Amino acid sequence: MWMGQGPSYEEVHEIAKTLEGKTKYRPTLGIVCGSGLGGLGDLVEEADIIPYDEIPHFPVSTVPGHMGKLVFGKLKGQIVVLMRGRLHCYEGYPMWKTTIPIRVMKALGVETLFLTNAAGGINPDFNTGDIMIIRDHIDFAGLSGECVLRGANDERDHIDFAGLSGECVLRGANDERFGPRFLATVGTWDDAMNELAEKAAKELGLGDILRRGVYVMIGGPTFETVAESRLLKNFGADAVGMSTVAEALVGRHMGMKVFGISLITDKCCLDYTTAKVTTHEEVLAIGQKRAKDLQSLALKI
Ligand SMILES: O=P(O)(O)O[C@H]1O[C@H](CO)[C@@H](O)[C@H]1O
Ligand SMILES: Nc1nc2[nH]cnc2c(=O)[nH]1
Repeated sequence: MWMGQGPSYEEVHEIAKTLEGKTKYRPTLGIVCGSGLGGLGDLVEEADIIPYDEIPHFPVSTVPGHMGKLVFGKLKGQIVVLMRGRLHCYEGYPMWKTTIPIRVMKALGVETLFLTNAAGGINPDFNTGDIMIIRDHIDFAGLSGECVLRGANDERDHIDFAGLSGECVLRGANDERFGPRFLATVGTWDDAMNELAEKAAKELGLGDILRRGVYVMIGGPTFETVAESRLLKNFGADAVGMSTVAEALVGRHMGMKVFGISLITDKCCLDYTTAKVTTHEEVLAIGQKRAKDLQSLALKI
């Protein structure tokens, strides 16, 4: 009997089988749309659209800017499956549940995973509207233990370590049919795909807003305090969000090629004198503003 967290290998394949009964497409590329970036779904031609709530055992999206639909179809002739709406731990799902769709993608035949997200800029050189190729990540959730940073506090503020962390998505019993117990994560983000993305962005004239950097995943749903942003900067993060890393790890666990981009939708505050409040509405608005550029980039890649 399966004693792990999350869907068993058999359940994942059962979901995939259901989907294969609803679409003729057999995708090899999987795309996950970040907050406000669902417009990528409009590029998919001759689409079969399947709402998450019509898929057995599938979690539903609850966040504005995430429609909760799987889109199967063609992108420049390539057969893709696109998640128009992702799932986040802060919605109340255990981490493993947020990545059921990634496991299902693999069962459908997907070999390459393209992850997109909206993120806060931690690197002071980053501007709102910049596009960051994800060179590496920090799995804050997976790294965390008990009060390892006790004392790293700023007296004017707090560090909500529990809120920042969560749990590693691969925690629990391991089924070797999915992947190995101990996953090496060096090289999670595919160099060749990153090169390709960079080349594509430059050819599109997006070179000036192109960055490369480290994405850190926190649990959310709180945006960072000033103290937390400083902490993340000291950790070596360039951008912060509440998604993506768990999906990348699950993708790698199953041997997928993974690459991704972050749209910097706001600048995280590192200084109390200039601190301003971030809102999800603002995040979505920047997504809208950059929608065309991101669509062109995705197509070119
Ligand atoms: O990571 P995506 O889904 O792009 O969304 C980002 O935007 C939301 C906050 O506005 C958070 O969910 C954060 O993770
Ligand atoms: N944690 C976090 N997630 C985001 N998603 C978009 N912007 C942000 C941000 O500033 N912080």
